[in-house]
Amino acid sequence: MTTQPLAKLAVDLIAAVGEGAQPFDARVAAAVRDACEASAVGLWRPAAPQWRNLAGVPTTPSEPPEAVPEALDAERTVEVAGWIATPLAAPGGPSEGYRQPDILAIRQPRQRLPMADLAALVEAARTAAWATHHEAGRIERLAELVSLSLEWGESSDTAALLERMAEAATRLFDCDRATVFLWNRSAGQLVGRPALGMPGNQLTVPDSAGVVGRVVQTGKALRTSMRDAEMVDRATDKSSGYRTDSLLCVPLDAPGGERLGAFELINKNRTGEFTDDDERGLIEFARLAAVAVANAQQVEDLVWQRDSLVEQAASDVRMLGEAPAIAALRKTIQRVADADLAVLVLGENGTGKEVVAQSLHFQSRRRNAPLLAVNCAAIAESLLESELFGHEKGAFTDARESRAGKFELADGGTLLLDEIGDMSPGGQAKLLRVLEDKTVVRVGGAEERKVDVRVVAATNRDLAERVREGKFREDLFYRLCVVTIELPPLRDRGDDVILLAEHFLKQYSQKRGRKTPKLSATAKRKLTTHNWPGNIRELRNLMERVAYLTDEPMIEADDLAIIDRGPTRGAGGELAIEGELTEATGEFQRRLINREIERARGNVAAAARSLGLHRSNLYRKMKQLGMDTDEG
Ligand SMILES: Nc1ncnc2c1ncn2[C@@H]1O[C@H](COP(=O)(O)OP(=O)(O)OP(=O)(O)O)[C@@H](O)[C@H]1O
Repeated sequence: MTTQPLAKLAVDLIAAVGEGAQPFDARVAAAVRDACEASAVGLWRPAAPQWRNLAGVPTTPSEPPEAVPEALDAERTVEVAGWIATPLAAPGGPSEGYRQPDILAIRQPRQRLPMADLAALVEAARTAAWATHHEAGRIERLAELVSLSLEWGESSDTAALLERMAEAATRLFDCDRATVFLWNRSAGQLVGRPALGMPGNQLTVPDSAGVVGRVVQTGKALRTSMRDAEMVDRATDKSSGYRTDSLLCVPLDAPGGERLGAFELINKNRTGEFTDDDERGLIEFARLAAVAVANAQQVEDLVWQRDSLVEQAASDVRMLGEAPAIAALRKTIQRVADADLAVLVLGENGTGKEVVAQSLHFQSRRRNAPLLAVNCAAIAESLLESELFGHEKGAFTDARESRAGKFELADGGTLLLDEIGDMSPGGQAKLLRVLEDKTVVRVGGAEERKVDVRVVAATNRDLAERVREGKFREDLFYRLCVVTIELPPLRDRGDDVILLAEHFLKQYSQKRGRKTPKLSATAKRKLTTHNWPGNIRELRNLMERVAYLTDEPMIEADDLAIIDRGPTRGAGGELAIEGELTEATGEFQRRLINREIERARGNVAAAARSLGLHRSNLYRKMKQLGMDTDEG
């Protein structure tokens, strides 16, 4: 009589097993109700001090009928007030540890089935469902681990990485909390993150005590449950207001063997105990986690080093000066630094055009990327294109290797194109294309490479005039001068001369290890009345000499006599050239040519350009003036 409903129950339960474990208990309850033709079936778990209703058809309350606690106490089937309740052995086998039985209760069954057989069927089905779920969970865990480790590989923020790992571990191992401890050996401490309920989400414990301390010292995994809870350091629970019932902790070892710390899981959900399987799984998990942590720490170290270098470089860049023009300029720089607009910096030699480019770079989001500079006048015309855009192997006779140009090297950063007014028409055309398309093609190559570079162009020439003369492309000019910053010459900066002089004097005195001397009133007067053809660079060089060549605590006007000997220019400047007009003109030309060659760092072609001469004309002129030329 009863075989048929039992067989049907078995079939129903097997069908439910294949459908996954989550709604499984609900399927069990429904199958039992059908088999017994009962008015209700419920499944309860003793979760002292209360009960938890695992499933019920129709819905049953969390507070069970009286038969349920009685069945638990009696450890057998009982019948009370229309309910038949029976304890069910826990699925999962011995490694899951001890747990009180769940109780199955049936109300008013019209079909009376032998409860022992019915319970055995339900237990078998629940164990099968648990095993299926468990195996699927293991596979899912491995698959997720692989994808997680790929994601972790890209992380450079250790704290965020640890939090993501902990979040993944609580999910994969079905527990309440996870913490990754990093070992600070020199401090004898383990620093755990995340640590819910702790200030800063961080927990510091000594490396000599507690479960985690033992794990890092021995390198062995540790597992505790409610039964051996004395191993748990209760001080931590006390400060976090959280109770640790079960705990699994494994070492975090880098691939090279270095122990980075430990990985800890707290309070296993559902069963309340971590298993052998959890332990094996967490060891696998920690192996991948350790690789990611070691990488992130290395990247973090490098980022820290880079940031402090950038910080250092940025703090060295200071646009000093209180002249209104300089104060306004500092504001403009601040305003446009992050706007990524092309900036054209105009000013005589040595007025600080490079300082402007540096200030723009370090105040922009590009500050961690490179800042490169190319002096377009100092590089022979034939090489400038390769310098800026790179070249492919064999592009020209000397191109033995492929090389990236400055645009590629400055990707993400800033490129200062100094002396832009001296760029050849071919270079100008190519530069315009790069600025418009944001791609470079290396000389002799075909591949277009995307570049993200902010260009700051600088020149000491009147670029608008060069455009009018047809020597500079108008379209390029407008591309470059979205923002124009004009640097006043030093002679127009009033008392800034003194401010800058004192700054340089201090800088070089410190370098030399001497006390910074003071400038006498006459020395100051001499500085403010000098014409400064070489601008701030000239002033800086003078202060360098003074710091090294004098030992006096006070700098007098006589100590600055050297500035009288340099070439002068402009109205009001003292003429340092003596003699008759022809001879003086010759001397002036010789000095001017020498200065331009020096500025172009020996590049005669560039010097010729800045003097407005063709290279061969310059050579002719130099010979005429009795100057040395390398040309035969
Ligand atoms: N306002 C300033 N405050 C402090 N130092 C400055 C200032 N302006 C320029 N300098 C210093 O003066 C020197 C010359 O400046 P910089 O090289 O920027 O001039 P430049 O206009 O680019 O020269 P060039 O036209 O020859 O390339 C550098 O040592 C720079 O640090």
